[in-house]
Amino acid sequence: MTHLAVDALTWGPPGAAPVIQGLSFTVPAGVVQGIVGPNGAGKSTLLRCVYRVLRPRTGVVRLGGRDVWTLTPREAACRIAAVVQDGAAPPDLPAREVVALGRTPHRGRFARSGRRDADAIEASLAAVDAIHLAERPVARLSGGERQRIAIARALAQEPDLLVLDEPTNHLDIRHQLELAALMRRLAEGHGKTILVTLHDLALAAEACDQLALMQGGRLVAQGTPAEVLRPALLTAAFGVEAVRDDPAARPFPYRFRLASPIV
Ligand SMILES: Nc1ncnc2c1ncn2[C@@H]1O[C@H](COP(=O)(O)OP(=O)(O)OP(=O)(O)O)[C@@H](O)[C@H]1O
Repeated sequence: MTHLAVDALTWGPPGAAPVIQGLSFTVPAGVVQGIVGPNGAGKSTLLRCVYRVLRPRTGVVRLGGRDVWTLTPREAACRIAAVVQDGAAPPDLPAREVVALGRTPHRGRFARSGRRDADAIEASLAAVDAIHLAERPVARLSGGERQRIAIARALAQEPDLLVLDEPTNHLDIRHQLELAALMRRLAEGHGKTILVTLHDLALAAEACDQLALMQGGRLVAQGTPAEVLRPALLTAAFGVEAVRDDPAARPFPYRFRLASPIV
């Protein structure tokens, strides 16, 4: 069981002010940790530090007690998988081959793929409802289909820690809900640690065990969804007013309007 610990993490570009500052939180194995906050709060930057694209200026990110920067690239690739918004051109490969790339760190340099790899690839495609897309070139899939293949590739890595940056972008409502259920299954059923940024607060409330609210590069609240998604905190962070709607009908009983109307 592998927990994630972010300890006094600060990062900024060389010679400039920090983009994220003094972040500390822990995520036990088997927990879905959501990160919410307004645009520019530093959520993706935090994730980049966790999946080792950005080296912290100060502070440390530990996985299972070990500083992630002490892992070899192959160890890191076996233990951490990330689905990010990189905007890169999609590979001109069939979806199954893209998902198979997730197995690379588990194989020896010249080893051929075996039964275990094939099973992991099929299970990953099935988990995102993409078996029927397996033979199609990824470059010709829709945005949401491509996103599901990217998630399947990360699942095929069989990581301890799954990092997802806005994974519901492009997904229709059914696939959003399925992704929420998948995150739960991975956490509860398989003891994975999941770190996910979400803009949809209602989905965050349903999908996550713990939430951290970021604003201006700092953590301004952390706890259960009920503790973090409080109207006063949301007004301070997002500049919106949370209005109680129909408590009987809604698990997250708010709708939003701008606190200061745009003139
Ligand atoms: N490499 C960098 N150099 C300089 N500034 C950066 C760099 N990366 C991010 N920033 C700045 O840090 C701030 C936080 O960016 P980040 O992408 O982490 O925000 P975010 O919370 O993920 O936002 P969004 O919700 O819009 O995706 C932004 O103002 C961004 O311009």
